[in-house]
Amino acid sequence: MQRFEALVGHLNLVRHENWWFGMIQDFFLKYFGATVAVVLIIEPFFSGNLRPDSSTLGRAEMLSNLRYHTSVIISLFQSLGILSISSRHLNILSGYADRIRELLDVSRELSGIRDKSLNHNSPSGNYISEANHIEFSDVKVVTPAGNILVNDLTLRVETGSNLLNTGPNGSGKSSLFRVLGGLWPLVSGHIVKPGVGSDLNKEIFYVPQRPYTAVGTLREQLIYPLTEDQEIESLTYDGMVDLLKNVDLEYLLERYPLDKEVNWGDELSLGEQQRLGMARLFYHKPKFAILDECTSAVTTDMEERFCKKVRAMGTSCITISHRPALVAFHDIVLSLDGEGGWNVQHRRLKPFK
Ligand SMILES: Nc1ncnc2c1ncn2[C@@H]1O[C@H](COP(=O)(O)OP(=O)(O)OP(=O)(O)O)[C@@H](O)[C@H]1O
Repeated sequence: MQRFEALVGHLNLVRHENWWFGMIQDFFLKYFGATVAVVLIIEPFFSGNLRPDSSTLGRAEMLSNLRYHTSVIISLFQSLGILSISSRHLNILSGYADRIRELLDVSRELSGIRDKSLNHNSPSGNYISEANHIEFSDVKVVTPAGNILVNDLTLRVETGSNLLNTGPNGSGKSSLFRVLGGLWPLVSGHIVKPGVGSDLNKEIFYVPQRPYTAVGTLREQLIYPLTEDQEIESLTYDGMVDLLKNVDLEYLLERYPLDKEVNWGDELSLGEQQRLGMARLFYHKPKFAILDECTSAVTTDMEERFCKKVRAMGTSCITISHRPALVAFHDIVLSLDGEGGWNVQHRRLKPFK
């Protein structure tokens, strides 16, 4: 409370100082130059000390000189005013630079934690190793604040299997895959997954509820997170049409010229952004796809078509969802209770018509 009061006091002081500084500055910038110009030049002219002399300067020329000198004096004062506030701009810039330095420090720290969690021979015996399937053995999911979300989870997902992860809000459904992706450290147990040490999207592709949409061309959106120079096989125009047809977005090709840079996050609805995220999945064709409520804003018909297509592509889905209709597409159902408990059910999948 004492600190809060000190903060409020400090903010009031800053506001008070800013107000005075702003007043003086505005006066200096806007009025002082003009006033000085009037006093120095116009006043002698009107008081009769400056008379146009037909032998030297004509009346018109004298008035034009007067205007010129007045504007020079006003500009001079404006420039002095700008110089006086440059220290404020430098302070703002140094604040931004400080924040960026902090961000870099934190990301360096986080990558240190990540490297530790990827250490295969960690002394605590927790490690992540390479395989063709995903397996959690006695894995604890713990938040950075130290709360245990899932206790000693043991679960295996073979390639070709599909896992549905359900549970109440905040039960740790997404957090389990933060640990799998190395965003959160593995504090206990053992994880087996494909693509250890490589980028997550190569073998395990994550599709969030709101896909990241950078400003760029439609093609760049489809190949994200790869960039054009990282592509193994260049995505052709026909390839783009096929990908977009899968998710009923082919009209985007007519709406936006191929080389047009668009802020997709502003121009597309959430449902369209989610369908763009699905199209990306069809481009990358990963072994496993983590679908984190990525169909929440599309129609159930589109959702069903999407699940069938992903299965036909040979990608195993790990779906985080509350929709009961999705159970039909998954042969393993993991239910989290939000108190650390979990339950796994194996089901027989019906072949699709
Ligand atoms: N960076 C963080 N630091 C501390 N706690 C966090 C952090 N991220 C998430 N949590 C907490 O972890 C818990 C689980 O979050 P998570 O996102 O896994 O839930 P979820 O089951 O996916 O929920 P929802 O159904 O709402 O998407 C939540 O209580 C959340 O507040």
